[in-house]
Amino acid sequence: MTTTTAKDYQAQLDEKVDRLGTLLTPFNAPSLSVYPSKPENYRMRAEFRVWHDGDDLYHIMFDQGSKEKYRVDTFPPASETINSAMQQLIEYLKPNELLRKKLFQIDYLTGLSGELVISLLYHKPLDDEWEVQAELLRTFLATQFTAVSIIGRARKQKRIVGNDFIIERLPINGREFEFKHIENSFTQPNAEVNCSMIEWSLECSAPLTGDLLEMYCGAGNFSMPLAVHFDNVIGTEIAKPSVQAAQYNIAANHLDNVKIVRLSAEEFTEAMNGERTFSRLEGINLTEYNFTTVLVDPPRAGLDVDSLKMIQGYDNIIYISCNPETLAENLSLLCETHEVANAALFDQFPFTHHIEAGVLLTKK
Ligand SMILES: C[S@@+](CC[C@H](N)C(=O)[O-])C[C@H]1O[C@@H](n2cnc3c(N)ncnc32)[C@H](O)[C@@H]1O
Repeated sequence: MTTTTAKDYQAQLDEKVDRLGTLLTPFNAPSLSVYPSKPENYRMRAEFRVWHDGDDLYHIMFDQGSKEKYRVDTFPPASETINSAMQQLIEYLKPNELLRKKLFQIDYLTGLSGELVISLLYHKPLDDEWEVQAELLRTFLATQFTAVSIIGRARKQKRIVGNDFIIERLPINGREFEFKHIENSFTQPNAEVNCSMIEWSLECSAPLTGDLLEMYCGAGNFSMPLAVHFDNVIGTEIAKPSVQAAQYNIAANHLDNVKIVRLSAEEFTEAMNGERTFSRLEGINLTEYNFTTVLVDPPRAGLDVDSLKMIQGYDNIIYISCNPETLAENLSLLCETHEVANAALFDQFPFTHHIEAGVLLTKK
């Protein structure tokens, strides 16, 4: 890292610490624990449009202010694997008429494990000949990358050459956890900062006992590691592919005290309040659990009022947020019954306006 980059990185982090600190001041939050990122090569996924210019072909992005396109040959925020794959792929595609024709987007998904999925998006139907060429591309890339897969997407079509997922391996407090990350599903973009978030949640939950209830659990990013601190973990999530990946992750990590159910947060709240029953909860009697702690990691909109009221019933709330504004709104209600015992800033998105935050709330 150059000195300028290090200084720029620290300046943008300081601004975020000030901004989050100000938002949390009305809630008497203790001083923030801050988890920085690497300033470069931290993103495990990246998406680019493709520009065709005669025989030339390259990745492009759009300037958020001017909306003007600009050429991208390397993308410093993305992992080294993605940067290397970007170059190899473009050189391979340039002379390959079949693979490059009507190609308009390329998505990359990788992980600390080094596994790689490249999705090629087309404005044309994909036939068997495309698949033969994609298999050759995969063979070429396999000489340089670990476990490469190619996915072709077109209108109402998805052709998979290899897998539509990577297996990620995250070192959490010295233990390696395995996670299936499915192409086009939510996964935390910054793997190393994600490990910090999980370790911070583990630190918060170390003194806690009983069972953990989790909403917006994705593929079990928090559920699997946190299972060591609780008797049982019940996680809920709306997206079917994430729930399926979570079932794989439970088995892969040999956990027998975690269950993940496909329910929206709103449905789960109705189930917890005894207002509705769901066949998807068959075999799980929610009243038999000793839930002491709730972990929520909602999308940018935060939690709905009914879910907020429901989670106020529990002693401890671990709230992970990708939008400090909605976090602050939700805290206005939660702090009627709870106080902020711990607060953290995770720099998931360096050099952007975005802040990822965590708060531990305990009942007053
Ligand atoms: C910020 S992500 C967090 C996922 C997971 N905790 C992780 O760390 O990978 C939010 C998750 O909430 C899910 N989601 C969005 N709206 C939902 C809703 N109404 N009910 C339940 N889950 C929802 C998304 O599919 C996504 O997996």
